Amino acid sequence: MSEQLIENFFGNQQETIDAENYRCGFVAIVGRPNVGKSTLLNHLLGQKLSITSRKPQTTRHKILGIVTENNVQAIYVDTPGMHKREPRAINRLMNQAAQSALKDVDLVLFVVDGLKWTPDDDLVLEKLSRVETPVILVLNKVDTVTDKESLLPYLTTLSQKRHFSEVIPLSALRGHNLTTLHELVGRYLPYAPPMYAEDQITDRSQRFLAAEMIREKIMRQMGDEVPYDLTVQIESFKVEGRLYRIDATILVERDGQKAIVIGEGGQKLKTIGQAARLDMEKLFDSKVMLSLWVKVKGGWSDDERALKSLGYGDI
Ligand SMILES: Nc1nc2c(ncn2[C@@H]2O[C@H](COP(=O)(O)OP(=O)(O)OP(=O)(O)O)[C@@H](O)[C@H]2O)c(=O)[nH]1
Repeated sequence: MSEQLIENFFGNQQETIDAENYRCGFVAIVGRPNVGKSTLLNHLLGQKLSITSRKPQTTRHKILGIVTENNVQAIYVDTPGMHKREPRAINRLMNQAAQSALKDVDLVLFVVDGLKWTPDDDLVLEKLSRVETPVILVLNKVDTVTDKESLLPYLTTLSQKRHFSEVIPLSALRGHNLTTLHELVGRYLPYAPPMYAEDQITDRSQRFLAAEMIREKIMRQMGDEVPYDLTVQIESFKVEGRLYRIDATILVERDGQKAIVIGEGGQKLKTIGQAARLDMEKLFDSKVMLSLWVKVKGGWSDDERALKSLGYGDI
């Protein structure tokens, strides 16, 4: 009886995982802020995982997004946008995180924004000059390029800047050419069995994802005066069957910012909470009860110790 069970177990495994033909590896997604790295990751995953907004430097952590399809498991590392100015500790940590993501990967996707080349793109290119890993140039946001004739000469100019293993124009937002990209990625990954379960999409905790979703909603709701100066801390995260009870605190630098985040009669905070809750319910496939508070904690974004206590130490 148990012999049969063992046989069944291994028999089934062999059917689902063809280890000899399997490819699995790490892919870093790099590029200056706002080129669409997080959007690309989300659309490759077919799920909202990495937060996006129109404001640059939305991403502060590297996130693993795992895409498993057709005997290929691509483990994507989304990196904070690299940028030249490092006025505060958080900017230094973000740049360090982006650079460390380039080590120990099998492939790098260098994402650029349409025909818009800036000095920050040169900075990324400079960092890539020390990388021996194959690099695919991803020209994102092609949907915004009105003069299609200029695309090919532009790609030729970019290809002269360094050797790219492949060059692919796509639109992350519209989902154009993403299947081709996934196929190309597969060709550069080593033959190896999958590292994660085939239905796993990230190694990040639900707690972390919940905090990121709240932060995204604040960034979308707020004017320029607040976003870079705040962070979200999850105080309590309880799962009771299909019900999640989440308490979170939004930390801001100044009293004035607290008033802005809360809004008149608490209206702004309510909108933020509602939008974040709906996203969480989708991602966790459960009902979510979310309580939000706003607290003033001056100086956190320039204080390395405070940053570490808020979870930025391991980026
Ligand atoms: N038109 C168009 N917009 C896009 C495309 N991809 C991303 N965007 C938009 O570009 C903006 C920035 O996208 P993000 O994905 O947050 O960019 P990011 O590179 O991750 O930014 P950081 O977190 O700052 O590094 C958002 O408003 C996206 O909707 C695209 O293919 N076409």
